[in-house]
Amino acid sequence: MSREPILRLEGVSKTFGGLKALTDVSFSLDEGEVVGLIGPNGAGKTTLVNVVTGNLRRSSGRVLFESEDVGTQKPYEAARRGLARTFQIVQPFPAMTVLENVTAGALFGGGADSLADARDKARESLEFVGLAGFADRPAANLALAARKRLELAKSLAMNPKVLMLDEVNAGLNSSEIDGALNLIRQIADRGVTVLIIEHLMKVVLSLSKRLLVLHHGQLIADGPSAEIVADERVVEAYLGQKFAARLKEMHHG
Ligand SMILES: Nc1ncnc2c1ncn2[C@@H]1O[C@H](COP(=O)(O)OP(=O)(O)OP(=O)(O)O)[C@@H](O)[C@H]1O
Repeated sequence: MSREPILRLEGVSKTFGGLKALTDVSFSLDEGEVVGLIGPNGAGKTTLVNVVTGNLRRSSGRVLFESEDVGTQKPYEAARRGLARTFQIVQPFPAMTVLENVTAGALFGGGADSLADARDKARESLEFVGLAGFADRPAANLALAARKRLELAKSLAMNPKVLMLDEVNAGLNSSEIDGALNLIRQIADRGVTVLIIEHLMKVVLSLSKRLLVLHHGQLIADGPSAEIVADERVVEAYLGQKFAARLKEMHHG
């Protein structure tokens, strides 16, 4: 029996004045999948996430979450449905503590019955991302890697069914990246569907068996990672010949 995809985009376009940020994008995600979304700077990746979470209104097309058309939802409605995302530029409420920031996320996501319940959920998320020891510190004092974890804790406190990660590894060193990879794997193991925007191919390939490629707002490829990285259009648009040559060496050597 085939199940309905958890998220489906049908012919989604988004224009900013004359600029076509997304053109006729269609794909779907099955529940529990971990899918990488790649493409050059300005390809429309963040715009796509913004359209799915209601931070931006699509110009045309349909966004279906659990078969329901959610194309006109507000961001808090997306969060309540279980569509959570992290932001590429992490902006915690600086004057609030780490715990308060995540509690705000839990309340935004609507899964908590009370403030105390939201705080419990927040503590649990902080524990999970390894920030429990920072709970009472002002968020403004966190270094980048910790701010990225805070961002992750905030979206996890929303109890997401689908989690969209927008460059959570950008700017991290390699041991911080290993830590983040571990966390993302654990989140996926819980059955959360993950869409991960990532420029580091090593990272994206170690997490996702399937890749989506955006180029100038168009989805130019969608399929198994191994096929996508060998696709001539993808190499040309994004990966570059050097990467393709290295990959060939890896396969043949
Ligand atoms: N609010 C906005 N108003 C006008 N143009 C926008 C807006 N948001 C994005 N754009 C434009 O839409 C295009 C797609 O941008 P987007 O940020 O989605 O790309 P991206 O693939 O996420 O890039 P990056 O990898 O650099 O984050 C770009 O040309 C960008 O300048």
